[in-house]
Amino acid sequence: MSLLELDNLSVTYRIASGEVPAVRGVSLSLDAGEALGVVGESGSGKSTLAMALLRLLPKDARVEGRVLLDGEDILAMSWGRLRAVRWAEASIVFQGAQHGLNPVHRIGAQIAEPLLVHGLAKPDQARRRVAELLEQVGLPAWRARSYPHELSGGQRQRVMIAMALACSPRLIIADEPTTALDLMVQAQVLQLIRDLVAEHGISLLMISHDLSVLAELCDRLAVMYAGRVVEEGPAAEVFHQAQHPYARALAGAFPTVGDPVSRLAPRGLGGDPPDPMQLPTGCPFHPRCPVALDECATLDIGLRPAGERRTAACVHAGLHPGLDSGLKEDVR
Ligand SMILES: Nc1ncnc2c1ncn2[C@@H]1O[C@H](COP(=O)(O)OP(=O)(O)OP(=O)(O)O)[C@@H](O)[C@H]1O
Repeated sequence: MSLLELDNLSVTYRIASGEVPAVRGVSLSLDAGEALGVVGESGSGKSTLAMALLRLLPKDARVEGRVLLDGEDILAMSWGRLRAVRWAEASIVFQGAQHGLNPVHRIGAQIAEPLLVHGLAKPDQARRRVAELLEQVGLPAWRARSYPHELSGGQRQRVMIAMALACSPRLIIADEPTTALDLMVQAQVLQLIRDLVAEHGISLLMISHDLSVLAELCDRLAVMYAGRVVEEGPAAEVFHQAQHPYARALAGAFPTVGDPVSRLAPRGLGGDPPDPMQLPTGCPFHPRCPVALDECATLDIGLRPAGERRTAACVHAGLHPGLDSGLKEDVR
């Protein structure tokens, strides 16, 4: 059985002018010890998805579907049970560590907090565990006495990772964990997360707008467009032989790692992602698609098998052996 299973997950924000369908019927699964990357342009619904998994969304978000962690539906559990699950079974590392750390408390106290709250350690055991965790994320134990402002951005992000690891969860969700950091530090922190989850057999759901980074770190990839998964499969295959033209364009989107340019439209793709309140008819990607057929304007094909453990939501997927080379010319 999968450790994490998203079953037809949808999230709709209610705003003054109507409803924003931010995530639309996403089904994904993640095995124990596996790393799944979720990639897409800004606004594709990645963060909403991540927050929905641990019920961290604001009240104006309506969440439908199921989020099964080891068979137990997170969306249906009591608040008491949810509090027990957060940190201890599943934890999240957010974009930009400044949101996750309290400026007035020392680092050590903050890392120890989930351990103490969940009754997993007594204060002296927690102190030892904090030292061990700091070492695991590449910081000296004396940093426990520092305040967040005394650390660099990369060091703060390492502290967030230590917090996420503290209770030895089975799942870590990392939402653009390195966005605010410079390139060198980004690569180090991402690799650190990957190494630590692999070493401890933790499952990882990592979110990024950068497909090439995820392809390096993850076993499987899911590509999101307009709130939906449009392609999913083994990381190397999705990166090198994407079947969906949007995934193909993302794979060619350089420069990569966190450069602001890569937050813009992927290279070769004209236009903007659709406004979720005014989605195009048919395939939501068809107005930007270089290989769209007439039928794509009316036919919303949805995900279909596109190989071994692969799916793609494109009329071309799995049909044309020449798709790979054809798209390369068209999209890149
Ligand atoms: N609190 C909110 N209220 C209304 N709409 C929201 C809210 N949060 C997000 N949205 C909308 O939901 C859609 C998905 O946003 P989300 O932040 O999940 O995308 P994302 O792929 O994570 O983008 P980014 O990479 O920029 O973080 C967007 O259209 C966004 O404007």
